[in-house]
Amino acid sequence: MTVVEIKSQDQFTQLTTTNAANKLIVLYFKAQWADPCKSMSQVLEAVSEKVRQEDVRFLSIDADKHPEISDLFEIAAVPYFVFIQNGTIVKEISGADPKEFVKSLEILSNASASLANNAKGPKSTSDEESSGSSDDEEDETEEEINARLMKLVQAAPVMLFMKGSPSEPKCGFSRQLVGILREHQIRFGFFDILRDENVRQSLKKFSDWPTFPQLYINGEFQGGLDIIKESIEEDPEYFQHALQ
Ligand SMILES: N[C@@H](CCC(=O)N[C@@H](CS)C(=O)NCC(=O)O)C(=O)O
Repeated sequence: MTVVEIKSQDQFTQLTTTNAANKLIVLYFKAQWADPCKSMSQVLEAVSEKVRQEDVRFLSIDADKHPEISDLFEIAAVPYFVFIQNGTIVKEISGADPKEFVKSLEILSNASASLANNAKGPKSTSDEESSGSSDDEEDETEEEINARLMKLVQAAPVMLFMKGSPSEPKCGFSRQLVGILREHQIRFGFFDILRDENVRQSLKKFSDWPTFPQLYINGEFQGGLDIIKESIEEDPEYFQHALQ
């Protein structure tokens, strides 16, 4: 069985965290009453046979049976696909679009395979107090971490580097910026810097900015919370303009 049918939130948490580093995780939200899900379920089964299981993990979620998971991803329609790489949402597809789905899967699963060969996964801890960096991270050269950061800041058009996750921010500043993005209905990918001490410290140099949250749009550093607030005050259409 290559597509795993999610039965509980615990199982979902386990499958999205355990051995997930450098794997592409594809979440497929569906509902029994939605006809387009029938064809997309078949597409998913077929393509899941063709990709290497060590590169991609497919999870199928009945949005009606698991509202707690659908709410986490703010699913308002089905079918809906969420692609996750190293704790970051890198792509979302709303609706039944097999072509778009297959294309995204090809691009992202290749990226996962090469990441698995080259890079290290994020640390599994999300504990704010944990400060030690692992041996693996110490091995990463400056060149390697910069290459990884370059990819990360471009992982989604809007990338938020924050403490914790949007559903569980671990700092008030990060929480506020998530609130602002949601208020402006901006879709964003995120990276929990508490899970990777090397990213946490190196991104400060990379962005030339000492704190988190940090927001990137189209690969360009925008600022922290105060800067984003000021930018919106100056230009209420700030996000639309920055995203152009
Ligand atoms: N005024 C700042 C607030 C952010 C801030 O002070 N963040 C601190 C505490 S959460 C931080 O990231 N410190 C560095 C670190 O924890 O590595 C902003 O506009 O973003």
